[in-house]
This record gives sequence, structure tokens and C-alpha cells, in this order.
Amino acid sequence: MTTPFSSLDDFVALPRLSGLVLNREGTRLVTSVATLNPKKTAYQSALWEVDPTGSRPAHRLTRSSAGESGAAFLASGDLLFTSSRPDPDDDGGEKRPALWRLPAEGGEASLLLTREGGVSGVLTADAADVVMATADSLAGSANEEDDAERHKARKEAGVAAILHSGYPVRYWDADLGPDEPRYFGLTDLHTDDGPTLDDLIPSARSGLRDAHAVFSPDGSALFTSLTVPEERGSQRTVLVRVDVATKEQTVLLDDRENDYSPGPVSPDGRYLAVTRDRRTTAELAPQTSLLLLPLDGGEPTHLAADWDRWPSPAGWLPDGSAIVATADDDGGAPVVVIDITTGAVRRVTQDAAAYSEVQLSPDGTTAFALRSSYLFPAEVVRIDLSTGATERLRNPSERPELPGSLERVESVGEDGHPVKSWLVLPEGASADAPVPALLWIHGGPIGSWNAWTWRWSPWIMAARGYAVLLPDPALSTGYGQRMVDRGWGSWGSAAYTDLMAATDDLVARDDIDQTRVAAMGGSFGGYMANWVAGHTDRFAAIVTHASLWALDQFGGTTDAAYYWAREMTPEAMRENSPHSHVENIRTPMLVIHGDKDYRVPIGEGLRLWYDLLSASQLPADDDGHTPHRFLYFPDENHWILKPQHARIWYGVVEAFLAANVLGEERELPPELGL
Ligand SMILES: CC(=O)N[C@@H](C)C(=O)N[C@@H](C)C(=O)O
Repeated sequence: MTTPFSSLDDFVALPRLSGLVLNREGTRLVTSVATLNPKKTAYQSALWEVDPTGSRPAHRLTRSSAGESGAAFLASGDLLFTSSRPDPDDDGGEKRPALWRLPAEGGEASLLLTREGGVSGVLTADAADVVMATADSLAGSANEEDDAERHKARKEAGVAAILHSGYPVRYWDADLGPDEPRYFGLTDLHTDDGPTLDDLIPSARSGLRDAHAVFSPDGSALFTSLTVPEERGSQRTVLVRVDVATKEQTVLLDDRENDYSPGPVSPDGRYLAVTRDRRTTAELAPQTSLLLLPLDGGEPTHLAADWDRWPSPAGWLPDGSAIVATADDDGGAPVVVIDITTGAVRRVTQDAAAYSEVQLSPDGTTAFALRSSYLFPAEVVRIDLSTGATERLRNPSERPELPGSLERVESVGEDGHPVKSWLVLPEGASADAPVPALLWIHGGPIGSWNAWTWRWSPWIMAARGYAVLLPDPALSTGYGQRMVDRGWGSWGSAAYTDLMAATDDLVARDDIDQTRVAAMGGSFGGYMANWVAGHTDRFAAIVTHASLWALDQFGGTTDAAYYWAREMTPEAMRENSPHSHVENIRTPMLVIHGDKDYRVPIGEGLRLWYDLLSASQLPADDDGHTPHRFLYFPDENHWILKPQHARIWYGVVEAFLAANVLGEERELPPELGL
């Protein structure tokens, strides 16, 4: 059967949904749809409206080559969004991310706010026309004019240098500074001169990087996380309230054992839902809890404390009796309702899908959300909160047809703990025709294979005849605290043995060919692929993407060194470092790394590659030939995002697996120029 997964061109062209906002009357739902640009070298996103009643087809709201994102409704029903589209009133104007407004009654979008340093996002209050734009300003700027001049001067002088006195200096794929994020309250939205900007937290400096903010329903207060530097390059995240009128700032929660982030405010403005992330140590694994913070003073209470999951709050029922949340759970992420008086948790959605971007109707009977699973990519659904009945609305695109089937399988770890996996089987897999298989190891390591992924699509491999096992080993989320605790601080132990237990059961199946099995992983999954390479020869090939190789150097070069310093002791890093086992490696490895990866910096890939060629059991011969391969992306980050590079990624992986697992030749993508 031919499906979009048979052709990489068709696969990268499938539309991808993200984000969801509902207007306050509950009558308009807006999502973002990314599609290929005409040259097929980038994704451009557009805003689409989905009918919440399910009667009318979805329709496109915006169209520009620069794309649109970050949608938020005003009380008037106008839709705000950010875009780098050109200003129609300024022919020669530079393209930079700006804030736009699309009138509720339809018509053209108009430019609301443009500034030299751009606009990165927008937040609106639920019940009042209060708007905040997030935007970067140069650290030394005194005001908007000064900022514009400093930006110009830097640009004209061609200076890119950044002088740091603190940590961090990079994030993901971006250099930090000298720009810093600011929260600008916007007033006078409807004047010809454009809105007035008011810096709501002038003292925040770099503390708003990576921050999360919410308004109280009436817009009088803003709640945000704020990063506070600590000694020795460390940091913590505290919870702050800002009075929007007076800018008075109050620290609500701050201690050295936890990081805090605000969830939604109750409809009466009396309570704030808060996410508390326990700060890890080499002995103490992460733990996420939901708190209820009374805003008139008083101690927070731990909600749903008896529920062994990590809830992420999405909204309140209008009567203030309960919080609607999602949480990773057994290979999915259902919508749940948590009673704020009793802490009782009621599961709403009953399928095995993962829900996100939950929006509540004004009467609280219905939720709208994005839903995905390994059976379908993100789609907009309506959920009846009392019955859990979930209906797929008329979406901007249809579900793609799949080249196989999906099963849930269970193994048992060395300590008797259950280890669950999704198993993707290609069409035709049977005892008479056993198929080759791939073990895919997820990153994080705190995470779960529980939602559709475009970057590691098992269906691409199923369309090429492989079964793909997606296990959630020790350190995975959705199985309770014990599952995380049992892997903490010793990745080479429970996480590794769980994966081997899952592989034992996989190859014992009569529809799997146990002689043709490979292992693949990215990030922590790449770490584990490297560990597997040094500890077993059972796999015919290993693909390691953006992987941690030498933990001694990694901890100091990643963009968040303080985070890794809390993960393991120096001894544990030595004991768990895959590079110490390079002499045992007898399996052909495909190393993949992007140079703009600041999370797992390129030094890991470079050292792994040199170590493989110089010290593995399959070293380079006199002519430099080796069965190992290194696929290097000079302009990609931790993830391979450009569509043309995604095609190369899948194409090279397929050829490498064909050569080493199937013993077959495949043509490499011609764009490699080989
Ligand atoms: C700050 C940090 O490192 N966060 C982790 C979630 C992370 O990015 N882990 C990487 C290495 C991964 O395995 O995905």
C-alpha cells in the first residue's frame, strides 16, 4: 500500500498543526498550520479557524510568506499575532517580527506594533482588553528610542560580540545577550500612533528568559516565573506577582529546593494554580507537583498529592471548583479534572492519546484541545467534560493513512518493574514473513513516547518494512515516581536493562526477525545508543543522534551546565560515560549531529567520531575506510528541522540500515553530492 510515508517528499509536505486559542465567547477556535514553502526549504505557518460546533469546514485566516504565529484574542474578538511579514505601508522597511491585529469582523490584518528589537510574543487577559507583548531590548537601553539607536549602531558597526558576566550564555541554538526579554504592557491600542509601551518589570533583566506568564482574568495582575542567578553559575526560578497598574512586584514563592511556574488564575481571582518542580540532586530525582496558592496570603496546598502523576494545569471550571489538567500517563496524556477541595482526580478522556493546548468553553461543559498519538498527528478535538466523549472537529487537514498497525506491549525489567512500549508493525509482518526491527530510545531522559513525532516518525521506517519498538524505560514519565527514581543517577543501569528486556521480548516474537535488529536514539536516547554500542553486540547497526558521549566534557559545555551538575556526581558521570567503553564497540555506527546544537554541543559528536575511527573495534583502515558514518548538519540544532534536511536524515538512516541490517544497497540522497 502506498501512503505519504512511502515518499519522503510526500511525508515532509504533510501539514502540521500546533497551538490552539479560543475566543472568550467560545465561538472561535484558532490553530496554526505549518506547510512547506514553495521552494520546499522551510515551513511557513498560517493561522486557521476551526468551527467549535463541528459544522463548518476549517478556513485559513492569514497568508504570508513570513508566516504567522502566537495568536491571542482580545476581548473585542480581534485576533493578535506575531509575524515578520512586510509592512504594506513601508516599502523599504526591514522584515522583523512585529505584532499584528486581525479585526473580528474580517478584512486585512494591520500592523499594531513594530520595533527595532522585534516582538516575540503576546499575552491577553481573559476578561479585559489588557495586552502584554514580550520583546527583546538591549541590556543598556533606557527607553524605546535609545534601544532602536543602540540596535542600529551595533548593526552598522557589524559588531556581534557579547560581553557576559553571568550564566547561561547560550540557549538551545541561540546566543544570549546583549538583548534581554522584557514584558511590555500595551495601552492606547486603538490610536493611530500605535500603542504605548510600559516596561512592566524593569528590574527583571535576563530573568525573563524562558519565563512563563499569565494574567489574572481582569488583567490587573500578572504572574510570572523569574529566573534568579545563584552562586557558582546556578539559578532558580521564583514565582512573582506584578500589579499591572503600579508595577509593584511581590515574590510569591521562592526557595532553593524548587522551581515555580504559574498556571491559570481562578475565575474569581482568589487562587493561582502553580507548577512546582523539585530541584534535583545526584540522589533526588525530579518531581513535579500541582499547588493551589491562595492569592490573599496563606500557604500553598499540594493538590492531587495522592495521584502518582505530574499534572500540568490548563484552566479552571467557571465555578472555580476544579482545575482541568493533562498529565503523562501510561503512553498517553489524558485530560483530567482535579477537584480543588478534595484533590480527587477524574480522568476525562479515555483513549490512549496525548492532549495539549486545552481551552475551556465559557460554560465549562466543553474543552477543546489538540490531540495526537502514534496513530495520528495533532488534530483539533472537542471534549465533553462530563462524559469524556471526544469528537474530531473539521480540521485543516485529514489524518494520513498509515502503512501498518500499532500495538501496546509490556515487558518486565530486571527488578520486576513493568516496562511498556508502543510497537509499530509494518504491513505484512507475520510468522511466515518476520520483519527486521528497530529499537528507538527517547530523549529527555525524563519523557515518554506518547505523542506523534514528525522528527522520528516510526511510520517512515514501517513503510520500508521495519517494525519499530518505542519503549518507555526507567526515567520515563507517566508511570509514577518510582519509574523515575529507579533510573536516577545511573543511566547505565535500570534504563539500559529495561531497554534490553524490551528488546528480548521484541525479538522473541515470531513476526520479528531477530537477526536483523538495530538500535537508534537521539539526545539522551543517543547517549543510550552509545552505551548500548559499548555493552552489547546484539544489534546489527546503531544510529546515534545529537548524543552525549563523554560526560566529563558534556556537563560543562551544554547550554544548561547547572542542570547537569545536579544530575550526577562526578564519579557517577565517570561511571556512566559511554566514551570509556569505545574499545568494545564492534557495531557499525551512524553518528548524526548539528553544529548549532547548544544543548548537546557538537564537541560530543566530534569526539565520538574521532574515538570511533581511532579506538573502536572497527577503526578506519589505511585508506580511511570504516563502516561508521558521520552525518553532519552545519546549520541545524538539536533537531533537524529544515524539510530538505529531514529528507536527508531519513534517507541516510535508511541507506545505513539497509547496508548493515538488511545487507542491501540503497542509493544515498543525490543532494549529498557524493
Ligand atoms: C536542561 C536540559 O538539559 N534539559 C533536558 C530535558 C534535555 O535537554 N535533555 C537532552 C539532553 C535530551 O535528552 O533530550
